Amino acid sequence: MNTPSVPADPSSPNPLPLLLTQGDVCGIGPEIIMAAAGRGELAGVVVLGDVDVLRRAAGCLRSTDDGPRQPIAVLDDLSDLAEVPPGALAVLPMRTPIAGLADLPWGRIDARAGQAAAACIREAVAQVMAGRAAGIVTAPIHKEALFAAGEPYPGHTEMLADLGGHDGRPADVRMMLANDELKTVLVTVHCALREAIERVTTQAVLSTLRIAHRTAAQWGQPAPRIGVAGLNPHAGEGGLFGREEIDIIAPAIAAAQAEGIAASGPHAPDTVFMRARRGEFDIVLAMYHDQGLIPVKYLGVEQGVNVTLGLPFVRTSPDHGTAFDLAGTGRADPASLIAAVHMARRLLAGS
Ligand SMILES: NC(=O)c1ccc[n+]([C@@H]2O[C@H](COP(=O)([O-])OP(=O)(O)OC[C@H]3O[C@@H](n4cnc5c(N)ncnc54)[C@H](O)[C@@H]3O)[C@@H](O)[C@H]2O)c1
Ligand SMILES: N[C@H](C(=O)O)[C@H](O)COP(=O)(O)O
Repeated sequence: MNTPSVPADPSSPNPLPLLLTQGDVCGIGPEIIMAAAGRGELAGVVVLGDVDVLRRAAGCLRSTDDGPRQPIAVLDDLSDLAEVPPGALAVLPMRTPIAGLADLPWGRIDARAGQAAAACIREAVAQVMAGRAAGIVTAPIHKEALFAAGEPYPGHTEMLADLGGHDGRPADVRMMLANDELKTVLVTVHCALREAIERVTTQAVLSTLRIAHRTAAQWGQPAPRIGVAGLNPHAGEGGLFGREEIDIIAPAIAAAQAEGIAASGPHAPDTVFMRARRGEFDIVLAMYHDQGLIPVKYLGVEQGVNVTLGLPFVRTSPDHGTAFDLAGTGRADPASLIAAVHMARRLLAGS
């Protein structure tokens, strides 16, 4: 280690650090990390990234409330965290540095940014799978930059499923978006809407119900009431607007109920989220990305957290993306990243 930083979070029951990947260096990831650190939210967290990128990001904040420059402690190894003094941000640099990252223009798709983002994710998974870290929080990546870097994954979720799998098979994971009022778990994630409809099968709905039911104990809901959305308007209106509810979704719900899962539906998608928000369901199962994510994000990008369910480790993320329109301005809100760190700690504590 060659500068001062933070000891493991003393309020955390888990002595291992949380790892925070820096995300796409052309986006807001680095500056919301520095803003969160400036608010004292990253004790016990080690950022995996590029020190010059983080210093550049700190520079963006000078004219904001998060402005006072955060000391950065550069670690040689995660075990150095114990020596880090309070108030500084611990950073584990990328094993293979990529030249010029801190000179890339803000707000642009760049293959080097995608390559760096992927390298940090891989390193984070390697550390957590080796038992050297408690869990992973990821700052936003740009999917086109990831693609430009030659990565075959449409997002973190699929990449983490692959890296966290075993016997050559990816882990069976699902995306959950959560805030204090709503939790939504998706049957299908990053694919075209036409393809998502094809992917809504009885097996996919049933597996999603099982994963949501099994993992909910981690956030203190051991027998969650799961409201299942239909696919079609008014959940098909008795077959008038499509038969997927009758032929595909209802049999999955019946099978889940037979296993003791408190699933109900299929419910009309346009009202199921309102009903959940009023307290009728703990989780809404949504059939495709926008059906499930729009209601959560509409309640405010600052409070949503993305959680990957079904991995052999904890992974959370802010619910927003790289916000290229804001990158480098210092005006991006770090609240969702901070919520993601809090959620990871809560999941690790098992409540
Ligand atoms: N966690 C992730 O890695 C993640 C999540 C969502 C989207 N993405 C990716 O990010 C890229 C850009 O996506 P997009 O433009 O659709 O969504 P976005 O979330 O980046 O931006 C949408 C809008 O929200 C605003 N916004 C986002 N975060 C904000 C913050 N912290 N504070 C204030 N305003 C904020 C932006 O300025 C923009 O107006 C895409 O490649 C997308 O796939 C990544
Ligand atoms: N679907 C997510 C969202 O819109 O919030 C986002 O694409 C992030 O996905 P990953 O966590 O898989 O990168």
